[in-house]
Amino acid sequence: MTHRRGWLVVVAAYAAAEPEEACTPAVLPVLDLAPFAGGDDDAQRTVARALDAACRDHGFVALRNVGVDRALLAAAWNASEALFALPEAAKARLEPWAAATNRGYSPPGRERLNARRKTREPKEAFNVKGAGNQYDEAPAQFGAVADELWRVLVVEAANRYAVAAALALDLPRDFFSKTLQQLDLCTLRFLHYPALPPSEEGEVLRAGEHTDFGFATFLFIKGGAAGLQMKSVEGGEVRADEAGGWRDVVVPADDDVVAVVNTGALLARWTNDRWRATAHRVVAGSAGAPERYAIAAFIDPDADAAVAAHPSFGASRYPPTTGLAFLRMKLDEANA
Ligand SMILES: O=C(O)CCC(=O)C(=O)O
Ligand SMILES: [Fe+2]
Repeated sequence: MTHRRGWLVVVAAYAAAEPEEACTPAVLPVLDLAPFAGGDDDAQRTVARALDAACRDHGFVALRNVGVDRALLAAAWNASEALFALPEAAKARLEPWAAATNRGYSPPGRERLNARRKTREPKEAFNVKGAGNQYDEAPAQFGAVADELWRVLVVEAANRYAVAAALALDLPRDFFSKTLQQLDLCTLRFLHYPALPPSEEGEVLRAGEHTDFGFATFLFIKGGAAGLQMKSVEGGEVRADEAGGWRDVVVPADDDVVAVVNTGALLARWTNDRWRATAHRVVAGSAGAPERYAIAAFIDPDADAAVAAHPSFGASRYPPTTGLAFLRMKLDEANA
């Protein structure tokens, strides 16, 4: 909490979102992934039915028992704080983020998740992949914690969720998990949103309006910090309607190992929009905001995985694509 040097300088350059509006909070349905780590068929079917309802109604769920325990999550927040507290000169020695790898450090002011916004976002991030991570310049414990989170979330939880989703959608059990074998496009992302002072121009966008790109995202928010907002699921992918209809996402406060899981755009394509990718963003109110940490595991289908609507969902609304073609297009938009 001592790293607020320079925040006045930072905020002046970033966009005001729309004027503040009263919003009804979105309380996420809470589901339990435990039956997919060895439960019986009935328990799995019960969760799958609830998952289908939640994904059709919201596109966001709160998920218990994804495999991250309190000790691992605490270690992850410590590692993340230590990384983002490095002096700028040390951050400059981290592997720089590059589109070709989607790995490494991305400094404040580089991204805009909504390509139609003129201004960029004050967040910084460090992306980890399944191989090739360069931890030499990161704090001592960072690499071990990041690799363990990768194993738990990307290797294990994602595959369990893939089976739950297939069951929920009446698809063959391995329909999604067979596209999560290489895990070459998945990304574990440590996010830091620097503190913001009061703003005379209203709300400040900390992460622009977007839908996630891939299969699904597992998100942890340190201390359940405010800021994440979502639209209604009917909106689908963000088009020209950034204003209006935003709701604060409420994560159950009693249990900070709950993951927020949301549907990505490729899963929407596979299901021909039975499940949609819900637009979301991160904002800070005009009164300013403390710094905020989050960790996102973006679960993306393998580079060579073909993505086309399953025939059981009717005539496809989308042209077929592949994991790689779609992710490249989305990353190019966010970094252009
Ligand atoms: O920090 C958050 O709460 C959400 C971040 C997010 O939506 C993203 O990085 O895709
Ligand atoms: Fe997102």
